Amino acid sequence: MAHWGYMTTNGPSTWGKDFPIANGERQSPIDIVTTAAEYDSDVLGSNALSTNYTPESEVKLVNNGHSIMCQITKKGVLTGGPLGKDEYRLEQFHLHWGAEDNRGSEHTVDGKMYASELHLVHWNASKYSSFADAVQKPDGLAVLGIFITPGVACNQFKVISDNCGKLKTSGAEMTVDTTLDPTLLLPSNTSDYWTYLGSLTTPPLFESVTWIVFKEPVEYSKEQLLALRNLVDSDGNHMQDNYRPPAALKQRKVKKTFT
Ligand SMILES: NS(=O)(=O)c1c(F)c(F)c(-n2cc(CC3CCCCC3)nn2)c(F)c1F
Ligand SMILES: [Zn+2]
Repeated sequence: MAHWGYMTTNGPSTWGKDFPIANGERQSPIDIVTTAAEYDSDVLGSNALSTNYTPESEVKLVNNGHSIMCQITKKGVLTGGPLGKDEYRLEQFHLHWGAEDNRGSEHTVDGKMYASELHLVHWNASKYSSFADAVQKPDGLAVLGIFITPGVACNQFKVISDNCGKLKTSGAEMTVDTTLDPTLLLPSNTSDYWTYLGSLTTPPLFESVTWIVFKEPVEYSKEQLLALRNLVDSDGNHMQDNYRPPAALKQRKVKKTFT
């Protein structure tokens, strides 16, 4: 089996061969049609989304061949909003981006694509014993999606963008002796978001993700975006355009917490 990727020969349009769930009922990403999203006050009212992350004392970075990932070792928690009382533990974060600023995000907003999208992946620690146990359960994962747009540099992201050069090849790993507070990777407004039931956006495409996509984008500098584009994937090509295009919404509703 040719390893999946984002090239013509192994990209998203071919994933259905090895991962039939690619054409499933709750696939991600999706195009968020803002006028069709339903305002849901009880998602907002009852208990607001809340994050309680512990800063990482060192930063473990991995080039896993299709993204750059930061493995989390501290016990950060996400709860509230569509997650109710369940506590979801932060496992890792990673990104998707384009070869140019006009593309790169996975979710789109009324067809608009952002330059990149940051994903903070959490698993339901209230119900399951590990990420591997939760990853295939319908309420197993929660991912925060943050749109990235070119602008001023994001200081908290510097530890990643400054080290991409040392993570060039697939499989490369490194530990940076510096702290990182995942809270500082979030937009300032974390009250306004869209939420819907979806999936992993890469194989194995498990339909186990409650998606929470923030309305407010975060700015990264041109240099920070360029650092991502200089990474090398498992085929030795520049890691660029590592995003899955939107999948069909099918029988789903997108909820929003703002009017
Ligand atoms: N874009 S996304 O939807 O936020 C997203 C995620 F949420 C993920 F959890 C993963 N993921 C994939 C594995 C390998 C496991 C290998 C063993 C089987 C389960 C998956 N670990 N984490 C992932 F790659 C990804 F892209
Ligand atoms: Zn992702």
